[in-house]
Amino acid sequence: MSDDADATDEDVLDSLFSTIEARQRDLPEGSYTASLFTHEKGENAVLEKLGEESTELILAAKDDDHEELLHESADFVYHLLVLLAMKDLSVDDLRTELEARF
Ligand SMILES: N=c1c2ncn([C@@H]3O[C@H](COP(=O)(O)OP(=O)(O)OP(=O)(O)O)[C@@H](O)[C@H]3O)c2ncn1[C@@H]1O[C@H](COP(=O)(O)O)[C@@H](O)[C@H]1O
Repeated sequence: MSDDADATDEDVLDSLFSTIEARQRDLPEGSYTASLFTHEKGENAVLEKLGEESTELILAAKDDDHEELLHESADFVYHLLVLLAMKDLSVDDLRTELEARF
């Protein structure tokens, strides 16, 4: 858990997204998240990670490996949130889109 956001009173997705926004703003050294925002490949860095993570997620599902499926799902969701931040979208925008489908 990061120091930037307290998940006690907040949904974990909100806390994670707040941390991602803080990394985007402050670009601290040694932060993997910050490195995605400053990568020489630009947005392709996170897009490539999403491609890799989705492949790993599919392989875990095909293997019926629940632990690995959860691990890869978390990797995918994290990188998806980084992409949303990069595109000036937020986890609330995602929530709104999902709610509109009910
Ligand atoms: N949730 C994540 C998160 N999920 C995945 N990753 C990173 O995403 C990368 C995934 O790439 P790879 O799959 O190639 O890495 P890997 O270690 O080979 O992964 P697997 O093979 O295990 O899937 C790894 O470097 C992970 O550390 C994450 N990095 C950061 N976060 C969150 O972001 C916060 C800020 O982190 P920093 O930016 O590092 O300060 C952290 O507190 C976490 O809450």
